[in-house]
Amino acid sequence: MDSHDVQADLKHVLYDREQIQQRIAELAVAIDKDYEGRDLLIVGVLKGAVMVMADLARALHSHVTMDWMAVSSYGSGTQSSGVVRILKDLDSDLMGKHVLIVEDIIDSGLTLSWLKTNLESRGPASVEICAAFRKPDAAKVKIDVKYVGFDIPNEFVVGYGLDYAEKYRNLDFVGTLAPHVYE
Ligand SMILES: O=P(O)(O)OC[C@H]1O[C@H](OP(=O)(O)OP(=O)(O)O)[C@H](O)[C@@H]1O
Ligand code: HPA
Ligand SMILES: [Mg+2]
Repeated sequence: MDSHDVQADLKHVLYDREQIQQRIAELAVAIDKDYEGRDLLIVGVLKGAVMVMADLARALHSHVTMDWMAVSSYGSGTQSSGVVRILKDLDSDLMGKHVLIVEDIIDSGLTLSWLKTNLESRGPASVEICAAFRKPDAAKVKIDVKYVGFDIPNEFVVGYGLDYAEKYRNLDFVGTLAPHVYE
Protein backbone atom coordinates (compact mmCIF):
# COMPACT_ATOMS: atom_id res chain seq x y z
CA MET A 1 0.00 0.00 0.00
CA ASP A 2 1.55 3.38 -0.89
CA SER A 3 0.99 6.65 1.01
CA HIS A 4 -1.48 7.88 -1.59
CA ASP A 5 -3.80 4.95 -0.85
CA VAL A 6 -3.69 5.60 2.90
CA GLN A 7 -4.64 9.28 2.54
CA ALA A 8 -7.58 8.38 0.29
CA ASP A 9 -8.93 6.06 3.00
CA LEU A 10 -9.06 8.84 5.63
CA LYS A 11 -11.78 11.42 6.11
CA HIS A 12 -9.78 13.77 8.30
CA VAL A 13 -6.99 13.94 10.85
CA LEU A 14 -8.16 14.36 14.44
CA TYR A 15 -4.79 14.62 16.16
CA ASP A 16 -1.43 14.79 14.46
CA ARG A 17 1.87 13.37 15.64
CA GLU A 18 2.94 16.50 17.53
CA GLN A 19 -0.36 16.89 19.38
CA ILE A 20 -0.29 13.25 20.43
CA GLN A 21 3.34 13.40 21.59
CA GLN A 22 2.68 16.60 23.54
CA ARG A 23 -0.29 15.06 25.34
CA ILE A 24 1.58 11.82 26.12
CA ALA A 25 4.36 13.92 27.66
CA GLU A 26 1.80 15.67 29.89
CA LEU A 27 0.32 12.35 30.99
CA ALA A 28 3.84 11.06 31.77
CA VAL A 29 4.48 14.04 34.06
CA ALA A 30 1.27 13.28 35.98
CA ILE A 31 2.06 9.56 36.20
CA ASP A 32 5.65 10.19 37.40
CA LYS A 33 4.28 12.46 40.12
CA ASP A 34 1.42 10.17 41.21
CA TYR A 35 3.61 7.06 41.50
CA GLU A 36 6.67 8.77 43.01
CA GLY A 37 8.50 6.36 45.32
CA ARG A 38 6.40 3.38 44.24
CA ASP A 39 7.19 0.56 41.81
CA LEU A 40 4.92 0.70 38.82
CA LEU A 41 4.09 -2.05 36.36
CA ILE A 42 2.66 -0.75 33.11
CA VAL A 43 0.56 -3.26 31.21
CA GLY A 44 0.09 -2.70 27.50
CA VAL A 45 -2.96 -4.21 25.87
CA LEU A 46 -1.96 -5.69 22.52
CA LYS A 47 -2.15 -4.93 19.80
CA GLY A 48 -3.67 -1.46 19.87
CA ALA A 49 -1.60 -0.10 22.76
CA VAL A 50 1.79 -0.70 21.17
CA MET A 51 2.30 2.93 20.09
CA VAL A 52 1.05 4.62 23.25
CA MET A 53 2.94 2.15 25.44
CA ALA A 54 6.22 2.78 23.60
CA ASP A 55 5.79 6.57 23.68
CA LEU A 56 4.54 6.75 27.27
CA ALA A 57 7.28 4.45 28.60
CA ARG A 58 9.95 6.64 27.02
CA ALA A 59 8.37 9.82 28.36
CA LEU A 60 8.35 8.53 31.95
CA HIS A 61 11.34 9.37 34.14
CA SER A 62 10.66 6.83 36.90
CA HIS A 63 11.62 3.16 36.81
CA VAL A 64 8.80 1.06 35.49
CA THR A 65 8.48 -2.56 34.49
CA MET A 66 6.49 -3.47 31.41
CA ASP A 67 4.28 -6.40 30.61
CA TRP A 68 1.77 -7.20 27.88
CA MET A 69 -1.58 -8.80 27.52
CA ALA A 70 -3.38 -9.52 24.29
CA VAL A 71 -7.14 -9.41 24.31
CA SER A 72 -9.59 -9.10 21.48
CA SER A 73 -13.21 -8.09 21.32
CA TYR A 74 -13.52 -6.51 17.88
CA GLY A 75 -12.38 -9.15 15.44
CA SER A 76 -12.37 -7.52 12.02
CA GLY A 77 -15.46 -5.31 12.41
CA THR A 78 -16.16 -1.83 13.75
CA GLN A 79 -18.39 -2.92 16.67
CA SER A 80 -17.27 -4.52 19.91
CA SER A 81 -18.61 -8.04 20.26
CA GLY A 82 -18.64 -7.53 24.05
CA VAL A 83 -16.97 -10.90 24.43
CA VAL A 84 -13.39 -10.42 25.56
CA ARG A 85 -10.92 -13.19 24.88
CA ILE A 86 -7.44 -13.40 26.41
CA LEU A 87 -5.10 -14.22 23.56
CA LYS A 88 -1.95 -13.79 25.69
CA ASP A 89 -1.83 -13.42 29.45
CA LEU A 90 0.68 -11.45 31.56
CA ASP A 91 4.03 -13.00 32.43
CA SER A 92 4.10 -11.18 35.81
CA ASP A 93 2.47 -11.99 39.12
CA LEU A 94 0.43 -8.90 40.13
CA MET A 95 0.39 -9.59 43.88
CA GLY A 96 1.07 -6.34 45.78
CA LYS A 97 1.97 -4.39 42.62
CA HIS A 98 0.82 -0.99 41.43
CA VAL A 99 -0.55 -1.65 37.95
CA LEU A 100 -1.33 0.86 35.23
CA ILE A 101 -3.20 -0.55 32.23
CA VAL A 102 -2.22 1.31 29.07
CA GLU A 103 -4.73 1.30 26.22
CA ASP A 104 -5.16 2.98 22.87
CA ILE A 105 -8.89 3.60 23.13
CA ILE A 106 -11.95 3.33 25.31
CA ASP A 107 -14.95 2.97 23.04
CA SER A 108 -17.86 1.03 24.60
CA GLY A 109 -15.62 0.52 27.66
CA LEU A 110 -16.41 -3.21 27.63
CA THR A 111 -12.82 -4.34 27.12
CA LEU A 112 -11.32 -2.25 29.91
CA SER A 113 -14.17 -2.81 32.30
CA TRP A 114 -13.64 -6.54 31.93
CA LEU A 115 -9.86 -6.27 32.06
CA LYS A 116 -9.73 -4.04 35.14
CA THR A 117 -11.93 -6.47 37.08
CA ASN A 118 -9.83 -9.37 35.87
CA LEU A 119 -6.53 -7.77 36.99
CA GLU A 120 -8.00 -6.57 40.29
CA SER A 121 -8.82 -10.20 41.15
CA ARG A 122 -5.09 -11.05 41.08
CA GLY A 123 -4.21 -9.22 44.33
CA PRO A 124 -2.46 -6.04 43.12
CA ALA A 125 -1.93 -2.99 45.37
CA SER A 126 -3.79 -0.85 42.80
CA VAL A 127 -5.05 -0.90 39.22
CA GLU A 128 -5.52 2.29 37.21
CA ILE A 129 -6.07 3.01 33.53
CA CYS A 130 -4.34 5.25 31.01
CA ALA A 131 -5.94 5.53 27.58
CA ALA A 132 -4.79 7.65 24.66
CA PHE A 133 -8.35 8.17 23.36
CA ARG A 134 -11.86 7.87 24.74
CA LYS A 135 -15.30 8.19 23.12
CA PRO A 136 -17.58 9.52 25.87
CA ASP A 137 -20.69 9.18 23.68
CA ALA A 138 -20.06 5.48 23.01
CA ALA A 139 -19.83 4.36 26.66
CA LYS A 140 -21.90 1.28 27.49
CA VAL A 141 -20.42 0.86 30.96
CA LYS A 142 -19.13 3.38 33.48
CA ILE A 143 -15.44 3.07 34.04
CA ASP A 144 -13.00 5.14 36.08
CA VAL A 145 -10.09 6.23 33.95
CA LYS A 146 -7.33 8.12 35.70
CA TYR A 147 -5.40 9.28 32.63
CA VAL A 148 -7.00 10.16 29.27
CA GLY A 149 -5.21 11.65 26.30
CA PHE A 150 -8.14 12.97 24.29
CA ASP A 151 -11.91 12.65 24.29
CA ILE A 152 -13.03 12.16 20.70
CA PRO A 153 -16.33 12.03 18.80
CA ASN A 154 -18.20 8.77 18.38
CA GLU A 155 -16.74 7.86 15.01
CA PHE A 156 -14.54 4.97 13.98
CA VAL A 157 -10.91 6.11 14.07
CA VAL A 158 -7.65 4.62 12.92
CA GLY A 159 -3.93 5.23 13.37
CA TYR A 160 -1.52 5.35 16.32
CA GLY A 161 -2.13 1.66 17.04
CA LEU A 162 -5.81 1.65 16.10
CA ASP A 163 -6.74 -0.60 13.24
CA TYR A 164 -9.48 -1.33 10.83
CA ALA A 165 -9.14 -4.98 9.77
CA GLU A 166 -5.52 -4.84 11.02
CA LYS A 167 -4.57 -1.91 8.79
CA TYR A 168 -3.58 1.70 9.64
CA ARG A 169 -1.99 0.87 13.04
CA ASN A 170 1.35 2.25 11.85
CA LEU A 171 0.12 5.81 11.22
CA ASP A 172 1.68 8.31 13.63
CA PHE A 173 -1.56 10.33 13.74
CA VAL A 174 -5.21 9.51 14.40
CA GLY A 175 -7.95 10.15 11.89
CA THR A 176 -11.44 9.14 10.94
CA LEU A 177 -11.86 6.50 8.31
CA ALA A 178 -13.77 7.39 5.15
CA PRO A 179 -17.06 5.44 5.10
CA HIS A 180 -16.33 3.97 1.65
CA VAL A 181 -13.61 1.86 3.29
CA TYR A 182 -15.97 -0.07 5.55
CA GLU A 183 -19.44 0.34 4.06
O1 LIG B 1 -14.06 0.04 24.71
P1 LIG B 1 -14.25 -1.08 23.74
O2 LIG B 1 -15.50 -0.93 22.93
O3 LIG B 1 -14.16 -2.43 24.38
O4 LIG B 1 -13.07 -0.98 22.64
C1 LIG B 1 -11.72 -0.77 22.93
C2 LIG B 1 -10.87 -1.96 22.62
O5 LIG B 1 -11.03 -2.41 21.28
C3 LIG B 1 -9.79 -2.39 20.58
O6 LIG B 1 -9.13 -3.62 20.64
P2 LIG B 1 -9.42 -4.88 19.70
O7 LIG B 1 -10.28 -5.82 20.45
O8 LIG B 1 -9.90 -4.41 18.37
O9 LIG B 1 -7.99 -5.52 19.58
P3 LIG B 1 -6.64 -4.85 19.03
O10 LIG B 1 -6.09 -3.99 20.13
O11 LIG B 1 -5.74 -5.99 18.73
O12 LIG B 1 -6.99 -4.04 17.81
C4 LIG B 1 -8.98 -1.37 21.35
O13 LIG B 1 -7.59 -1.59 21.19
C5 LIG B 1 -9.41 -1.59 22.77
O14 LIG B 1 -8.70 -2.64 23.36
O1 HPA C 1 -12.70 3.63 16.73
C1 HPA C 1 -12.00 2.58 16.78
N1 HPA C 1 -11.05 2.33 15.84
C2 HPA C 1 -10.27 1.22 15.86
N2 HPA C 1 -10.37 0.27 16.79
C3 HPA C 1 -11.30 0.47 17.76
N3 HPA C 1 -11.61 -0.32 18.80
C4 HPA C 1 -12.57 0.30 19.47
N4 HPA C 1 -12.93 1.47 18.89
C5 HPA C 1 -12.13 1.59 17.80
MG1 LIG D 1 -8.78 -3.27 17.04
